[in-house]
Amino acid sequence: MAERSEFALIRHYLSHLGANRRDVTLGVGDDAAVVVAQGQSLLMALDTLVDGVHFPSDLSAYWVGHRALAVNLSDIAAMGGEPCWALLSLTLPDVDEAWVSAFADGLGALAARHGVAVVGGDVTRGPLSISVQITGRAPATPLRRDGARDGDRVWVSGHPGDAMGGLSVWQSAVHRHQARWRGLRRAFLAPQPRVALGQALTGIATAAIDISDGLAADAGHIADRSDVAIDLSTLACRPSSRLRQWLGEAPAVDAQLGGGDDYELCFTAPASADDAVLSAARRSRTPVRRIGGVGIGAGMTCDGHPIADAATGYRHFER
Ligand SMILES: Nc1ncnc2c1ncn2[C@@H]1O[C@H](COP(=O)(O)OP(=O)(O)O)[C@@H](O)[C@H]1O
Ligand SMILES: Cc1ncc(C[n+]2csc(CCOP(=O)(O)OP(=O)(O)O)c2C)c(N)n1
Ligand SMILES: [Mg+2]
Repeated sequence: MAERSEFALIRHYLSHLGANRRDVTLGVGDDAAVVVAQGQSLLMALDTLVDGVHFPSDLSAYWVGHRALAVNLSDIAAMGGEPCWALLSLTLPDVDEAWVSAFADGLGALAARHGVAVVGGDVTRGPLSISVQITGRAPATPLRRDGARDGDRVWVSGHPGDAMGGLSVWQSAVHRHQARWRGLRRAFLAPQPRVALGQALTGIATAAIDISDGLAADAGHIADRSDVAIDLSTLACRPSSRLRQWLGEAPAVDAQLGGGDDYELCFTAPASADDAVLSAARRSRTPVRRIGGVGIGAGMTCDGHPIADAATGYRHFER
């Protein structure tokens, strides 16, 4: 295994475990698996949060709870599905009732808003970490990472990079509570999974992914899985003005391409579907922008150049 990354571990050791079942429509490699149970297509995904890795240790328990479910809802959103049932595994260093109560409020409020029932889980003692497994209903044609085609346009929702900016606002004792940076702070604290947009894009988008590791890295997964090249345009995807004010012009571009934690959707659609995409965005009340194009070839570029090292995205084992 030449490359030392979570992706290499998954590819080499974890992607073909267990039985080969005919009712698995889509296994490892997308935002969620698609399985068929009694004629119904279901989506399954799981993501974990580790204290100090996925959230700062002083983040309030309410927002940790919100985040634990939001990152999973985002995977269902990226498949165009309807989230329904969740399992929650909670590993805690100690019994801290106030913490668990606030955590439950944050997770419960987001679950209620999205019509999700938490139907079970597990509680153990150890370093603070949270896993949520989510199951949802799949649309007739789930959005996958492997459907982008030469000539498609690349789109993104929201303002990638703002969440990374918000994390650095949170980590700055001087700026954390300043009203001026409230919008950035919220972009990190309170990610809003784009479930309605994902659903509205089914039958329109050719591929989709949610942005957890960084826009360029995650668009790169669409390129790899679809066997195409993707070029992003810096003119089309200028970072938000609040991010440019907080970080400065060039670091804001790096954060936008490589920051991560956005939980926005990056998706592709043919040029003939521009109006349909804009109408899906309006119906789901979600801002979207065209940020690039799909071509023949492989890999990611930005304005025709390789993506800068500073913007290649989050890797668990390479820092
Ligand atoms: N331990 C594992 N065993 C089997 N499959 C895994 C494991 N970890 C990740 N995967 C799968 O590998 C793919 C990539 O994972 P990841 O980068 O975590 O995706 P995501 O950003 O959608 O959470 C997903 O399809 C995921 O289900
Ligand atoms: C304290 C802290 N430091 C750094 C980050 C940035 N960060 C941590 S993990 C991550 C990537 C997303 O996590 P991952 O486990 O790769 O999620 P997945 O791709 O499986 O959805 C990012 C951007 C953070 N959220 N919190
Ligand atoms: Mg994951």
